[in-house]
Amino acid sequence: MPSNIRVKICGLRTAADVAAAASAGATYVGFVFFAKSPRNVSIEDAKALAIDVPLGVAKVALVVNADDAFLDALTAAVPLDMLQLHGSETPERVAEVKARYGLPVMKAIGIADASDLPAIDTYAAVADQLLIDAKPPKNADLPGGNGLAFDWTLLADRKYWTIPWMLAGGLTPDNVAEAVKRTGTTQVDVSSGVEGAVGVKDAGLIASFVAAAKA
Ligand SMILES: O=C(O)c1ccccc1N[C@@H]1O[C@H](COP(=O)(O)O)[C@@H](O)[C@H]1O
Repeated sequence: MPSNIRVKICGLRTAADVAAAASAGATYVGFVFFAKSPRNVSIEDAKALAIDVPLGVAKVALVVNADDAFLDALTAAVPLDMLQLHGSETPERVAEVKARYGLPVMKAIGIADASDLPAIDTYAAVADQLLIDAKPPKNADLPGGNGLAFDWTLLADRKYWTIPWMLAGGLTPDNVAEAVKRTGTTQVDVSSGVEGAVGVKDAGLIASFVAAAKA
């Protein structure tokens, strides 16, 4: 019997991507607003894509250190269910974004080793959800979406924070079941692991990922 694991498919760029994620059983779909990303979409693109997202599937906008001008334009144009802050936003900025836009905020936290773990508690005090991702390599162009996993055993004793969280970073159809088992997470997020080429989603990999996560 399928489990209640919730899956977010991030970096969707086409109507076919949205259809693939929704029909596979994703709970969240993510749109990336970051110019350096191969998954970047414009506000106009996202507005059109959002229309295709079925009711019950949450639309998440991923932004990186976005200013109010950009977020004002984004939230005015696109019907969103959540904002994902994937840059170096401070806890104060997370609280400010939450208050200004009235949307749930998910803060991404990069983990490389145990010294990164205290940030989880810090942001748990202000965000609605956390995205626990691999820390990007120094000088990486992207703060996420690099297909890198971190040492999941770092989370082994820390399964329960006060707010919901998702596991991300280098997840694929082949390793997601093991990641769920090792970390105890109930939510997973993937981008490059369901692509046939960089920035190009593969409907078969999306279906396999969701099935494996829920198996
Ligand atoms: O996907 C991107 O291009 C991206 C750009 C900037 C910040 C975050 C990004 N992606 C997020 O990172 C996680 C992990 O990605 P991956 O599965 O390791 O490729 C992804 O789920 C997005 O939330």
